Amino acid sequence: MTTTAAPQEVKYIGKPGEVSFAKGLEGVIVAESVKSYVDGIAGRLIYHGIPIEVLAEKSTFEETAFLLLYDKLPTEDELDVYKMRLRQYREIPDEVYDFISRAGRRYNFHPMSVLRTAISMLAAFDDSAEEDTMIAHEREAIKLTSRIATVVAAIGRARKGLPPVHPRPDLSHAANFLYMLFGEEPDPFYARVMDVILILHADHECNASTFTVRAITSTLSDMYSAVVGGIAALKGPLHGGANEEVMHMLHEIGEVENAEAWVLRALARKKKIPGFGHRVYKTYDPRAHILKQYALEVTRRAGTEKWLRMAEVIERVMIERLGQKGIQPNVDFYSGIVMASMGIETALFTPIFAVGRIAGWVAHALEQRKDNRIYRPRFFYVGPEHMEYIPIEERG
Ligand SMILES: CC(=O)SCCNC(=O)CCNC(=O)[C@H](O)C(C)(C)COP(=O)(O)OP(=O)(O)OC[C@H]1O[C@@H](n2cnc3c(N)ncnc32)[C@H](O)[C@@H]1OP(=O)(O)O
Ligand SMILES: O=C([O-])CC(=O)C(=O)O
Repeated sequence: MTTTAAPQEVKYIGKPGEVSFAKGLEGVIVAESVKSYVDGIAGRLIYHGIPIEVLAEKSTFEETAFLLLYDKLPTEDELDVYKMRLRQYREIPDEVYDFISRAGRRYNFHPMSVLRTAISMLAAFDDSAEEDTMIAHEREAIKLTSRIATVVAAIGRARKGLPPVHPRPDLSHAANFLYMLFGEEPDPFYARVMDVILILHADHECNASTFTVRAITSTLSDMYSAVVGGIAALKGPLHGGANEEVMHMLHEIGEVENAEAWVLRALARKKKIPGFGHRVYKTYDPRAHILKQYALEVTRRAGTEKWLRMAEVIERVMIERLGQKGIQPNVDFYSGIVMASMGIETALFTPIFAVGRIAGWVAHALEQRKDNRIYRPRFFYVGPEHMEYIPIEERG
């Protein structure tokens, strides 16, 4: 290929100083939001002003999702209505169950990809999916928050060759999810653990998947499209996919006594250790503290303390080596150990993250719509200013 070198002074379109350039959009503020705030130095996370520790101790997923959607804590009546709406939307069309049972069994088709397609299919069977009013967008937000749990549970069962278990209206969102996944009513302790997992994952200001949801919404596209985009972004191992990578790493390490040498070897090879590091937190992620506490109890009950011992060695070595640099455990480090100890297979960890994060996605989509401007940043063009077009038969 022949290129004509650009004169130095016109190399960049959008010159440094004229436009701001932040690789990976680091530190760039794209919108105002009242949903959540991360103080990455203090290691603090709030949802609309309420610390995550308080929500994890006192709230439920339903109440937290309401808080994110409506920017206030519900009264008892408001919460009852919201829960009633979630319950009313739990069931999904037979066509979607059929797709899940066929696609879910294909082990090389990741559950996040099955989820992405299933959510897209839900739109095709929803006559009001394209309705463009604020009331309709709010309804789709609640519908999707509810139905994603049914889809993920059905995927989990399909992977084991089992038929779906239909939702029960009398259970909480978290308990019903575990019921649909395992086919029996969960022990209240495990239902509460799942509730807390969903609360902890519900929102995290301008993370990659929520940014994607807001960027799609900023074009005035529909709620289903935005959520499908969010799922696609969450799937990656640098984002939500890291919880699965943590479990793969623990399996590869195998035994507690191998952990230290394994991490040191990986660091020497410049490998990034999953479950560590964060764009915003330069200290311990507050959600990892909470999940570690749950991991203590859940692994004790399940007899899976070995995972926790291994994780503790990895954490110690990572903090000794990279703690000063701000590389500390993030939300994905202990969540997998908790879920694995509850009998949940690794490939479902990221889909379960989505069952929680949807609360934030739909809340942000509505917030974006209320004060919208299309997301349209620039690239820093570093290509040639001019290149001659040579006919194909003359190219060497
Ligand atoms: C729910 C979530 O999405 S939480 C994040 C989940 N992702 C992971 O756990 C994957 C592992 N972590 C990472 O890849 C990163 O820390 C990210 C993607 C989370 C953040 O990325 P960025 O903010 O772009 O940080 P970046 O990748 O530039 O890292 C900065 C430095 O820390 C190092 N570093 C960051 N994370 C890690 C890690 N997990 N292990 C080892 N070193 C790390 C990088 O190598 C880099 O070092 P350098 O300055 O010597 O080049
Ligand atoms: O905020 C981020 O960049 C990643 C994320 O979603 C989270 O930590 O929950």
